[in-house]
Amino acid sequence: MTLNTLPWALPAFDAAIVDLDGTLVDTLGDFVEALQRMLGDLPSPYRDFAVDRVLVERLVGKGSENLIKSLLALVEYAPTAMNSGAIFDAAWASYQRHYPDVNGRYSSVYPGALQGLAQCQAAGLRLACVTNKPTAFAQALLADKGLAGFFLHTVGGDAVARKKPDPMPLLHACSLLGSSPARTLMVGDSSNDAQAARAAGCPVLLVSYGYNHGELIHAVDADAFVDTLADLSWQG
Ligand SMILES: O=C(O)COP(=O)(O)O
Ligand SMILES: [Mg+2]
Repeated sequence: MTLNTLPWALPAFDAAIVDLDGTLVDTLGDFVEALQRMLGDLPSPYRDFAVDRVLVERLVGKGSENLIKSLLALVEYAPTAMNSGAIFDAAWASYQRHYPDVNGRYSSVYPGALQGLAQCQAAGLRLACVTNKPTAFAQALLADKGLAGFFLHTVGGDAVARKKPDPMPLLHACSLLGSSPARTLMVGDSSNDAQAARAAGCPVLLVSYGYNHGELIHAVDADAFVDTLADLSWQG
């Protein structure tokens, strides 16, 4: 998509809310590694299951708890000595232990993401990162990738009572940023982001390269799509 096909220019907004996984940083490698280490701490058949990027791309997006539960459900047909509640508790504790060591080591900032953020900042937009990733993991990742300085606030999946696609984290971010939803652009990569934005009343732009639960992103109800965040422009 070229600059001119965007329905607005950045000065149409006072603020922007930007998603993290699949929008700013390709984190599939971090998830694969953390989940594989987690499974390695569990009994058979969990420890024998191989995780890959394609699988994680399909499962990621609704927070860590959902990711772990969905993965465990894929192997739960096999008999195990532990019940599924105990397996989840062990998996959760293991994932929390491993993720900080993995965070940022197997992931990379998408081409154009830094430029897009810089253009938003230059246009005077106040920026918040709203992600379903736990806040501590999100802050550490943003810092590791040199992106933390762009954001006034980071609202993680554990920051408010409900996660995207609920509008609650977006409305919370709008209030932290002091901006009205109608003048706050949501930038994301999945139907979670778009549904949350619609429900909050924020215009929504989706990137075409992220993770959308294994489904086509262009089928999602959004105001615009871009192939790179560098397409975000000060001029219309
Ligand atoms: O951790 C997740 O489930 C996805 O996080 P996101 O909201 O940054 O895409
Ligand atoms: Mg995302």
